[in-house]
Amino acid sequence: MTHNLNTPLTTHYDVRRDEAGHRYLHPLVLGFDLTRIPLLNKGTAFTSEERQTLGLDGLLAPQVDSLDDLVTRLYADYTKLQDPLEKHVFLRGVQDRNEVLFYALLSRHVEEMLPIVYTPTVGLAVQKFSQIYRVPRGLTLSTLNIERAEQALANVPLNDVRIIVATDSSAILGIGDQGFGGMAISIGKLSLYTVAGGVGPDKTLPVELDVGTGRQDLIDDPSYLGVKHKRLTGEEYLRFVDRFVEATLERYPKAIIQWEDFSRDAAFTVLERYRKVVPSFNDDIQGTGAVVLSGVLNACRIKGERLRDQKIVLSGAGAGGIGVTDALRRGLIRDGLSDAEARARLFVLDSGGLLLSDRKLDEYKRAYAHDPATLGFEYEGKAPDLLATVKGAGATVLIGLSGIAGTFSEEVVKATLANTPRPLVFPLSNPTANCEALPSDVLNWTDGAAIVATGSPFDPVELNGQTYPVGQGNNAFIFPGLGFGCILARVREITDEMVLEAAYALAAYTERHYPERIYPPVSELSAASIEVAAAVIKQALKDGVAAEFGVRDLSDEALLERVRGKFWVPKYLPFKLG
Ligand SMILES: NC(=O)c1ccc[n+]([C@@H]2O[C@H](COP(=O)([O-])OP(=O)(O)OC[C@H]3O[C@@H](n4cnc5c(N)ncnc54)[C@H](O)[C@@H]3O)[C@@H](O)[C@H]2O)c1
Ligand SMILES: O=C(O)C[C@H](O)C(=O)O
Ligand SMILES: [Mn+2]
Repeated sequence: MTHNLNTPLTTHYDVRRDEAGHRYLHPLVLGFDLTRIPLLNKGTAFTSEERQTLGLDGLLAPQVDSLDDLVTRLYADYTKLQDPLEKHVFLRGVQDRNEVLFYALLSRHVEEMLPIVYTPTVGLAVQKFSQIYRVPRGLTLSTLNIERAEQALANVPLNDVRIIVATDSSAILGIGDQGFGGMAISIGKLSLYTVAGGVGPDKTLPVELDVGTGRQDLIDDPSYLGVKHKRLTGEEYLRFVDRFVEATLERYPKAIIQWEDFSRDAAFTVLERYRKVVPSFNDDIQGTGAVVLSGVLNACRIKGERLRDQKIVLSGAGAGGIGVTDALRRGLIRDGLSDAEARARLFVLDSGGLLLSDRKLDEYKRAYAHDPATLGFEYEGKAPDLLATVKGAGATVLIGLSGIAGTFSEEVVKATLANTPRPLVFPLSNPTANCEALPSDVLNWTDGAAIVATGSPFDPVELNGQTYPVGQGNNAFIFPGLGFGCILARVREITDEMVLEAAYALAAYTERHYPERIYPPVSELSAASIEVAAAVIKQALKDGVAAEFGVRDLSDEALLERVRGKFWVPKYLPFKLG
């Protein structure tokens, strides 16, 4: 038996449900209180019968609406707003009042609203989180309550959480340490799990691990809502995260953890420390790795070349940069190269220039450092910079994960164009202001020859009478499907091979449905995620880590059908009193 996620919501307030799909509520959850529980509230869509049996008579406007009516009404209000942060606050307000309605609205307008609930506007929401904070959502563990982690988890009114997004806010997008504000990222990522990854909102839990902040301006800000002291480090930090993991395993033994926006060293340490303890993955390392591999594969297909013939330069050697390098290395090996041959095609730079074995480097960077003696080109100073590396290595692919705007200058992009008729240029840093280059500039500098993808959404570029859509190379194309597949298969562990299969599944989906593109349009997020989930389940079965979904002999189509059947869709279910 598999767990059907396409069921009524499971909360503290449910007693049981019957075959006809009625939800029976706890008799104490009645009347006014019911309208204050976002997972249960239906607003004016409570039926006349429900109003009478649930103690709501006289409390609501006389008109009985359908979910559709409510979506139409709210959308009309939404379109009157101009400012992206205002729109974000508006949608978060809907989410905090009425979650089914929020997801109905979001799924009807995914392409328009994704940039508001997610990147790039979520970056602003993170920065302003203390100011826009209204009501509680998710779980916040801080240095004030970590010793009571079990009790804190017991207070969460959800009985069956399957996916947690947890951040310590140390490296949010490209905007750095954000203290308590990082909670907005956990919330935003989980909205995608529901709208794109089919996981019911009652199965999701955003978590903020508030271990303090390195930002004195936040500590000094009277309106800042996080704990006001320096970040925990070393053993104290790990002990904090240990407490979170232990308490989570006890309360939600079926949950998967997605680590999000941990700064570089913590990202690798935390991933390795827990990946065999609890099924977990790091989105910035692994999700980004998979999404970039997928886009590069499709760009090579469009160019009529092979991955193994590319020379790849990556600017940024943090969680994203090293994660992507690792995924590309695996892709190059799958395309027939040895490990050494694959490494010889990958050139990674941090703020000090190209990673070289004679430089003093953090451990996680060492694996991709080149020996200056075998590098094959000359350079000045301690290490070549980006331009020298692009020229010296003969780069055909340029990937930006540095968080530093403008690093892909005209000179750098033109130097890449000198190596290949169609360079791949992926300025992937978020949010928009941190992007390494504007797609319109890259296309102008290369006269339309570059194949471009960005991390944040950009409008299509018009050039010489042609329209170039800009692919969104964002891990949003991977994590919802990866997590959904892991949940359905009840995996014990998330293997690197499962993540790799997610990349190939996204590439295959794109090739099949959008052969001229490197990523599908964002409107296809859920369709793409279903294929990613199916591929992940298949690989989990092969790797022997799937506790459920034990049917091995399903055809690919039957597997997809099964995954589709588990996809949670927003609708109001009839309530009865338990
Ligand atoms: N598109 C996506 O899906 C996606 C996914 C993950 C991260 N990102 C983006 O990538 C950026 C980095 O994120 P991260 O989590 O890896 O951060 P991180 O802090 O772990 O790493 C940043 C890296 O950039 C390097 N760097 C700094 N200045 C540089 C410069 N001038 N030239 C070259 N390298 C430089 C640093 O040395 C570090 O290695 C962020 O803007 C983030 O939004 C995008
Ligand atoms: O959050 C995103 O949009 C992608 C990625 O996880 C990032 O940190 O930039
Ligand atoms: Mn991230």
